[in-house]
Amino acid sequence: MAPTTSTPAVAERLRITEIFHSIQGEADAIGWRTVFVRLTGCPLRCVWCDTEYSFYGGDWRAMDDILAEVASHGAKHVCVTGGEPLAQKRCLILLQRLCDAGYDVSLETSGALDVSAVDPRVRKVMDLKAPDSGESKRNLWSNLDHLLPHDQVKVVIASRADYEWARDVVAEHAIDRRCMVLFSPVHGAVQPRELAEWIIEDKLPVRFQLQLHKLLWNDAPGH
Ligand SMILES: C[S@@+](CC[C@H](N)C(=O)[O-])C[C@H]1O[C@@H](n2cnc3c(N)ncnc32)[C@H](O)[C@@H]1O
Ligand SMILES: Nc1nc2[nH]cc(C(=O)O)c2c(=O)[nH]1
Ligand code: SF4
Ligand SMILES: [Mg+2]
Repeated sequence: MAPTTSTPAVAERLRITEIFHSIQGEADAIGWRTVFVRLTGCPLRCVWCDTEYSFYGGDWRAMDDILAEVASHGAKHVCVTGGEPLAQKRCLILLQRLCDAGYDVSLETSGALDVSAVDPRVRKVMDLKAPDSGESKRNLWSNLDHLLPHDQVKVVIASRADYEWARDVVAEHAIDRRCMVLFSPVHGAVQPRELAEWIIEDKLPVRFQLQLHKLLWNDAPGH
């Protein structure tokens, strides 16, 4: 069937779980009003993932509609996340269009997929998965070569073993000299104060973060 004017060409569509307006709860833009565009689907299954609801479902949305809904919230910051946003190749087009529209754009990505084609205007917030995630074999180490000074590497820490792995990886790859490094406790698995004290004790060149949105709204989706 020939596409009618109402059905966007496939190249223009993305599978979206939710678009919501909230306070940025993570990384360098923490505290700013932000519009989140959560893409559906992820090839990984981190054992502690707090967004399993984004693995399936979602709606096919036209790029223009996504841009219009983002604009309706009147926020400067936009965070493209998921699920794993880069699992949809057309996410690269969305990122470019958001940058062209003048937004301050961040991308939350697992670091398991190649980030080299991401628009350099985007602030990449790239996870390195520690062993207790169950997905540390998926870390694509070549991605470290594509980090820009405004990017951030985040390690989510679920135990002392994860902390020691992260501490050693940051030192071995001198990641703190490439960009900002964030250590973030797995909500409910390790005491935030413990992680903070480990960082102080070892005088690490990393930035401690707590998921601010969970303090404000618990683990509710869409916040
Ligand atoms: C839901 S993921 C989506 C983006 C991408 N798939 C990734 O893993 O980076 C967004 C961020 O939330 C973090 N995250 C997921 N579950 C978490 C949890 N239970 N505690 C702390 N951070 C968590 C991820 O590590 C990632 O940094
Ligand atoms: N408020 C809020 N801030 C966030 N920063 C990164 C998020 C994510 O799920 O990627 C997120 C989220 O889910 N909510
Ligand atoms: S990569 Fe991100 S979305 Fe996928 S399972 Fe891990 S934390 Fe969840
Ligand atoms: Mg989240």
